[in-house]
Amino acid sequence: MVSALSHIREIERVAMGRPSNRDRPVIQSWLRCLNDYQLNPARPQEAYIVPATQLREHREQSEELIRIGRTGLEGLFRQVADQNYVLLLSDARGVTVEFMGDPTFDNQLRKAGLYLGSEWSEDRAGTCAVGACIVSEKPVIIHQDDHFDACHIGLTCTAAPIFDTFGDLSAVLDISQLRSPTEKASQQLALHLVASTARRIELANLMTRAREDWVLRLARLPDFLDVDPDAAITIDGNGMITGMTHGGFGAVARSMNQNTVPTRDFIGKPVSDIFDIDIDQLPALMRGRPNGERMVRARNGLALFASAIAPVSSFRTPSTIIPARLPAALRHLSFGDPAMEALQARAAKLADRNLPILIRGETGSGKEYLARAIHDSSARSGPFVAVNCAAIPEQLIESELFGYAPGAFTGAMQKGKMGLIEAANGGTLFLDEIGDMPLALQSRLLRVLSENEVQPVGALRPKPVRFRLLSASHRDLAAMAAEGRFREDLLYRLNAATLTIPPLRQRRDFDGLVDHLLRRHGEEEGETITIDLAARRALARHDWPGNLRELDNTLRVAAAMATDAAITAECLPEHFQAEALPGGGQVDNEALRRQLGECGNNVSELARRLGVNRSTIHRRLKRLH
Ligand SMILES: Nc1ncnc2c1ncn2[C@@H]1O[C@H](COP(=O)(O)OP(=O)(O)OP(=O)(O)O)[C@@H](O)[C@H]1O
Repeated sequence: MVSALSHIREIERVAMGRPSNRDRPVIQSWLRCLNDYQLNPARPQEAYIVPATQLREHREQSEELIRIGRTGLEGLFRQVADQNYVLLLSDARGVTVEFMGDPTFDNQLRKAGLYLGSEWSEDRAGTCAVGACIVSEKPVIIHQDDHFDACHIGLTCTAAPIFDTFGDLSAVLDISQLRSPTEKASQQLALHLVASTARRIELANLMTRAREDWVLRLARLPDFLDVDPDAAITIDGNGMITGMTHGGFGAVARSMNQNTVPTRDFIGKPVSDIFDIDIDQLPALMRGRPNGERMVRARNGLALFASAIAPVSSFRTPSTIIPARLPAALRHLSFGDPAMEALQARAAKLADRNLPILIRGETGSGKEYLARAIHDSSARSGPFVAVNCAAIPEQLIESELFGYAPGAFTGAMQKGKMGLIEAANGGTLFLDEIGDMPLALQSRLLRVLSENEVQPVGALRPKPVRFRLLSASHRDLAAMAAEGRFREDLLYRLNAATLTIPPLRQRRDFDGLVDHLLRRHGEEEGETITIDLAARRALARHDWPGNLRELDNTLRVAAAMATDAAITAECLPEHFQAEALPGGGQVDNEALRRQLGECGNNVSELARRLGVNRSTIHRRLKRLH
């Protein structure tokens, strides 16, 4: 790495107009730092973290995008976490509103500004990937001493812009490393990953906002048209353009022989002004026809492969049911179930308090999902750390939770290890299945809660910690306490408030949940998944012992089995077919015979009516005879 002094000298040479080998975007940004923002390279400044109240405002404004983009962000982070990258999502003002990183390096990351709340606008931080991306609105790599400020010359950062459906910059996605031993060119793959994730988030955002409109996806090659199109445009029932992805504006600009990307000008224009189609021709561009046959031609002759998705008008938007006052993270937990709505309202009131909450509910009912939503709705800048006490072997829970000092025991890491309690400092610790925590550790946890200090195994001194505790259990902790298997005093500490999630079979918003989960899968896959009435009926008849997790998995499998993303009863697992027969799994001979007669002995018709596979009917009939 170059010294700070030689770095400053290089910037001074550039300021005097001397030639430089740096990339053009870097030189342009350095000149902006010197001339426009009057930054002094000889006065380095550490990264700036905005105060918690300000961070909360920034996060609230980005909440919707974070929710829509979460799957994409987590997918990207999973791909790069092994190489010690962290992921930052900043808003259009450069404030980091979402962060993913390895908590082991928390202190270093926070100091380097790779953290929630850090501000990376160019006028404050000097040349940096987020700042340069905000100004240029283009993907960019700022590698080591490309940074203007000598404080940041160890970092390597790669960022891509995310635009809203009107073409305005709404966020910047960045992945960064504290140190990179390699050349700048090695970050090209990072650039590709970040840019394609940004494109997918834009598409998911467009699809979410365009529930009443047609979506037209466009690509120069047919191969990725349905999963990763170059461009997407939304069109209302009158054939007017209502929104586009950034690629959409590019495609429209090219088809009008323009170089710059005009944005809002195109909103409200008839699609037929730009392409040789109008609203009536969109159904012919839906999936189910060979890709080669689905093309549109721009008015300048440019041909593009096209795929249209019909409006999903039957979907009930949550905001019509749940008051908009709820923080966005809590708004999408239910879709018209009175018990859940009451729970959401209580959770919203509790979100910002420092009270511990015990979340109760059957397995898979959404306890962790709720805990994360509470964390996301709070002003906490620290991370959300979830620990499943039942999943960690008993002998490891102590060191995982409390961490250990260097050389604490044989086999321990030399440097020691930060525990998960400390990792949650400033944020939320979610202890799932807390009923599985051994009694001895319950006592230690109690001490942490009363003294706000954690003592790693083998450490001489405790460390101060502040976190919000959320916990969950599907067990009856009060009964366990009565039997002496759970500390009563800890139980009092945990449940200043209790939130109980109803099991899925008792919820009255089953259809809304199905739509919501399908929409989520659709956004991940970049398509609209539909489900017919017979399949819905078959699902509604099931008891769902595995609750939302079981429903979510069932829908994922059904979507994978579906042709053209349209789920029918045949796409559901076998046991749903049996349950769908009259009398449940029991063959009610008379009912089956009667219904077959009503269908004119047509097995296909009966199968359709009952929402089961034809083979299921044949099997039952065979037994009957
Ligand atoms: N309100 C919701 N909307 C959409 N998906 C949800 C919701 N609640 C839960 N899920 C999904 O259901 C699955 C199970 O949720 P979660 O892990 O939160 O359940 P849990 O009660 O904590 O489970 P366990 O008892 O096994 O720890 C996850 O895939 C989650 O994404």
